[in-house]
Amino acid sequence: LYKYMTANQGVFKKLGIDHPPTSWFFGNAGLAFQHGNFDLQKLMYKQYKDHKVYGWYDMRRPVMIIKDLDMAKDIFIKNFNNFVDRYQIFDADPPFKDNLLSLSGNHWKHVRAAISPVFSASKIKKMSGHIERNSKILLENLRQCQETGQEVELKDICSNFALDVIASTGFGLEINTQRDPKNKFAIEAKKVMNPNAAIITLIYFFPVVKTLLTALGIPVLSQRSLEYFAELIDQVIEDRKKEERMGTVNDFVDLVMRAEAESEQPSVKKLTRSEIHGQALAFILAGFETVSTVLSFTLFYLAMNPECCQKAQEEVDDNCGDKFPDYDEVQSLTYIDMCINESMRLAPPGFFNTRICVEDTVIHGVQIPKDMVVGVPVYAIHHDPDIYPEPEKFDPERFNSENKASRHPMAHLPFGHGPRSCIGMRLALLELKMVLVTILQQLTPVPCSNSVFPIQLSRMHLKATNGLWVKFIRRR
Ligand code: HEM
Repeated sequence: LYKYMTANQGVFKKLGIDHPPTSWFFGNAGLAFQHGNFDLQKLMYKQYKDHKVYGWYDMRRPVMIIKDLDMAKDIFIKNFNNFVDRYQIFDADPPFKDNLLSLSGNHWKHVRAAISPVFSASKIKKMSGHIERNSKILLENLRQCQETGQEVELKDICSNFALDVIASTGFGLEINTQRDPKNKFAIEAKKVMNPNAAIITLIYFFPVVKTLLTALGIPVLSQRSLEYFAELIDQVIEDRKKEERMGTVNDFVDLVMRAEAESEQPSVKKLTRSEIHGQALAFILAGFETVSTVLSFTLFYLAMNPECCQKAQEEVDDNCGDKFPDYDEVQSLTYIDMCINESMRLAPPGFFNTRICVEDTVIHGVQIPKDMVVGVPVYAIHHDPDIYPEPEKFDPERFNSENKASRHPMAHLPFGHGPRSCIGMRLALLELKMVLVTILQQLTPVPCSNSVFPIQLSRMHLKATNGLWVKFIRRR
């Protein structure tokens, strides 16, 4: 066991790269248990302040942490072809196998190119109706809480909203989690999002466990839930074919149906059924918790910073009045955009971003060997006082055009960067702005007896240990 766990220790010494002292079993991972993910990132970032990179042993796996923003830019953009893949703790099982989050190399390139058109501005514009309907349900629920004076924990309520939007923009399904939180889609999605922690921990310590489980035919994610979604998407496709509704619903299924029928439309690249299943699940996994986290944190920060909330409401009144904003009006909401960016700076759902080096590469004089995992400490960069003075303060002005232009482009990475950045960014921002407008037109979030501010983050996950509690006051 000792030999197995320490086999890679020494890699950084050979490369002349500093790293924290290791233990033979945990490598450096023990520090994560000691400090928690977020404090640890900040601690290491400070400790290696003058270094471009430092080494980290994630158990037995060496990870090169990239601190230098110019280096990070070259990895994510200029030298992208040598860093196409993302690091996964384990490979996905069918029917989730061919998903964009974990695909590598040319297979990733093919699927990304086939899927990208679904997120074009013109396609997303057509999804506004789905967002409007679900935003209005959220507002109705919040108004009920306001009328009874009930305090609201934002995470659950935002999570139900985000799931309803993914189900409708992705699959044209009205699952209505906001009114019926126990519907089958929501239950299965939450099961996939929260896999068996004991098995994940075991795989993290011993990646070989995954190989063993695969050989024994034991899946890591809930197989029944994955199959439920695969069958559901097959059913949606069959129903649309029967009803000849292809191309009319303006969702992901519409596009993939066209991509599946390549012979009819040679301009669109063909996707296999397994790739369609993979993307459907990737959208649920990548587009549901992320949006709900950003929405809940933004509303909470606005509640705790009344002068920012007032400014946001003035912008909403000036640009949208009382009506639901259309796609173009949303693009003119610069202050709301600044608030969302500042919220994602303080609490980025993707707080650590990785790539795998697929060919020996030298960047800014640093040698990066093939197969090395490189990681960018997004949370620590977002909290660096040299980049963002008073980093814990919520200050949307950091994202006005002048301040933004004066910063390094890699200093703010909520959606990653380069050809493999978040494919759902446009949809996410549209959704967030539309729902924020809907709420702020009628209600003002304010602190309440349960609010805990500054936020205490959980040690391992980006969530508030004491919840994000607010109350709503009626504006009109
Ligand atoms: C505020 C909400 C969101 C945030 C903060 C977010 C953040 C991210 C980040 C940090 C990445 C990794 C990028 C990189 O490696 O450079 C990513 C990838 C991805 N996101 Fe998002 N995301 C959000 C919403 C969405 C939505 C709504 C969808 C889909 C409907 C989505 C689908 C994806 C997919 C499929 C990938 C993998 C892309 C690839 O590997 O080619 N995301 N996202």
